[in-house]
Amino acid sequence: SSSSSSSSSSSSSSSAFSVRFGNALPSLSCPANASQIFYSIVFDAGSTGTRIHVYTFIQRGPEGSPVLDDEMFQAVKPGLSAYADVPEIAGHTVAQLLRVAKRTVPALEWKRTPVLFRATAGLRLMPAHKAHALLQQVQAVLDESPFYVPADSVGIMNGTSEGILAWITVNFLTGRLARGSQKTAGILDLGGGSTQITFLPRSKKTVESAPADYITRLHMFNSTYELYTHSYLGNGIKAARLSALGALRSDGLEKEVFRSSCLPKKHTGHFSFGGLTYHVSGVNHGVRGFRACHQELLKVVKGFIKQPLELKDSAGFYAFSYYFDHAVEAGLIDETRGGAVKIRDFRRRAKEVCNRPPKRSQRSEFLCMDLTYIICLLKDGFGFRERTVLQLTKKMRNVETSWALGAAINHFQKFRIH
Ligand SMILES: Nc1ccn([C@@H]2O[C@H](COP(=O)(O)OP(=O)(O)O)[C@@H](O)[C@H]2O)c(=O)n1
Repeated sequence: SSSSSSSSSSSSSSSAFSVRFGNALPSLSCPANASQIFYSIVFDAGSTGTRIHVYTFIQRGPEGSPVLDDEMFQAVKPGLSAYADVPEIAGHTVAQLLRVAKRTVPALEWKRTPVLFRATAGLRLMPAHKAHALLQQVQAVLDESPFYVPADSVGIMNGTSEGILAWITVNFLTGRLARGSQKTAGILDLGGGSTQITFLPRSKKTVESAPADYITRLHMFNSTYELYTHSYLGNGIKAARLSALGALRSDGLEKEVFRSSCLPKKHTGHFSFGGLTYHVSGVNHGVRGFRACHQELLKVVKGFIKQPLELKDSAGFYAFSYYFDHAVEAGLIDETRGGAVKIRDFRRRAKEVCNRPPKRSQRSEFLCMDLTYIICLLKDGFGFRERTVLQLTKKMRNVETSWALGAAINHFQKFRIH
């Protein structure tokens, strides 16, 4: 069977992907040796924001791989789930972002430039009928647009696709895929609602001991990769905050105050996620600080996150999204350059932030909680070591590290699931 890999809104299952570069692009009449430029539009509707990516690819000759030439990117906050009760605004959000596409893609190309809209954890976590109403508004706006919107262009992406597509992005941008190299990089993605881990296991035992639906075969550039991938819904960093606060199943009650030993003692404030707002505060009596906070966050991870066999001595993972943002916030890396960070660096900073009174320069009252969650997830969850080095990146070769580029490649090359 063949269908678009990322169009399914069902939960993940063991699957195989294949991508064929070269003889694709049926709409291109490309004379030999001539370069063709083509475009691809991808919407990433995350739990904390909606983003548009407009990619420009160059196809040199009818054979061979297209080369990514440029990316235009724009993001708006909050995510669409904030408009659960006013779905028209979801349509406006998309219409507003589409202007970027109209500015970037020459009008003559609009008709054959595909648009792909995929929602992630924010919509997965919503009641299905509300998510559907939002997607209908989006579909209507895209249908009216001058771009190419085939069936299945709008939907909720499953977690398996999200992890695989981000893995493709990183390994495509570092040139590893074109070489068919089996020396690839793993990826760690931490969103608001969900978190993904994807890597190519070196040992057969890792594959054999993993749950069947954590292993996916990917065929690409004449190579086959047997990837370990899983998306944990509810383990994104904002969902983890709610879980630590004990607010997960509440619907943003007016009066109730949710407390955590991870928040500064005298702090009272608000926290909004998924369209709901919660009252939060530090603990009145009792301990605050790293140890108490760590105990709270362990509960969010233990029994939920599975440890793949071989991560203990693994190197070569790229981490992005909220891993990156919080490393910047903690002063561990430079925002423009990114960089290598050990798990023990996260721990050292978490202890400082949690055990000392908050500095006035500190932007978020949640920094102690967020850093501590990252440590719990990486160490107690996935099983990385203190000395494990992660490459933290926001952009590679000036392109956003996210699943969106992988999805663009997937979409125009008609990835297939067998
Ligand atoms: N193109 C993108 C997309 C998301 N992100 C980051 O990803 C995080 C949020 O992920 P998200 O809202 O998509 O979360 P989920 O949908 O996985 O819950 C934030 O740290 C964003 O800044 C990014 O850096 N670049």
